[in-house]
Amino acid sequence: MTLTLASQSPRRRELLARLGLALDVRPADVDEGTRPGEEARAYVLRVAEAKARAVDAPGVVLAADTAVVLDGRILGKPRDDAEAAAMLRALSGRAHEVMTGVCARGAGRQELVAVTSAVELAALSERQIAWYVATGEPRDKAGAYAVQGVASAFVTAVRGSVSNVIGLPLAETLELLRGFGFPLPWDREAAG
Ligand SMILES: Cc1cn([C@H]2C[C@H](O)[C@@H](COP(=O)(O)OP(=O)(O)OP(=O)(O)O)O2)c(=O)[nH]c1=O
Repeated sequence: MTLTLASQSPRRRELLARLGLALDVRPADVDEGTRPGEEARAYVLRVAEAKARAVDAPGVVLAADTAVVLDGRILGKPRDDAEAAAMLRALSGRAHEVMTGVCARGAGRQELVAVTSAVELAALSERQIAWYVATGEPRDKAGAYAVQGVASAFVTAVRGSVSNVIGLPLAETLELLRGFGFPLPWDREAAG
């Protein structure tokens, strides 16, 4: 059975490839706009499902969507540097949630899971924000920061799945894939 990752995110591919999972990658271009009154969990699950549906491939198609949630407000990827700075100002010195929806589709069925982690950022000065935005790192990241990047200098706490914050909650995703009959790396070892 083949696994296709419907994603243009190099992070998602790397998280899975590091575990030795063989996969094809096909970008899924979908509208990531929020709907009025839509809750974060419903949003990330809806967009993850739309991404998985957008790719037609045999076997199983896997897709995910990650959002930063501050006081119930959904922060996606910043449109430009000014919006990145505004997001970082809003997140400065606060705790927020990072939520990823994961969708696996194939063999006539579909499974969805949403995972939430809690992250705290230090209070950021305007100088720190300007410096961080100039690194370019915020550009393609939900909430305008990357915990796996130099933003680790500003992250004071992460509670819950770290891979979830980076874009794909691995433990939960592997559980989904196992349900579709994919042998996990350690199962293959055991089988010799
Ligand atoms: C909060 C946070 C987000 N991110 C990234 C993960 C996601 O790639 C991105 C959120 O955007 P997404 O829309 O979830 O994903 P994407 O557009 O990068 O890729 P695709 O839709 O093709 O799968 O933010 C980090 O890498 N580190 C972090 O700490």
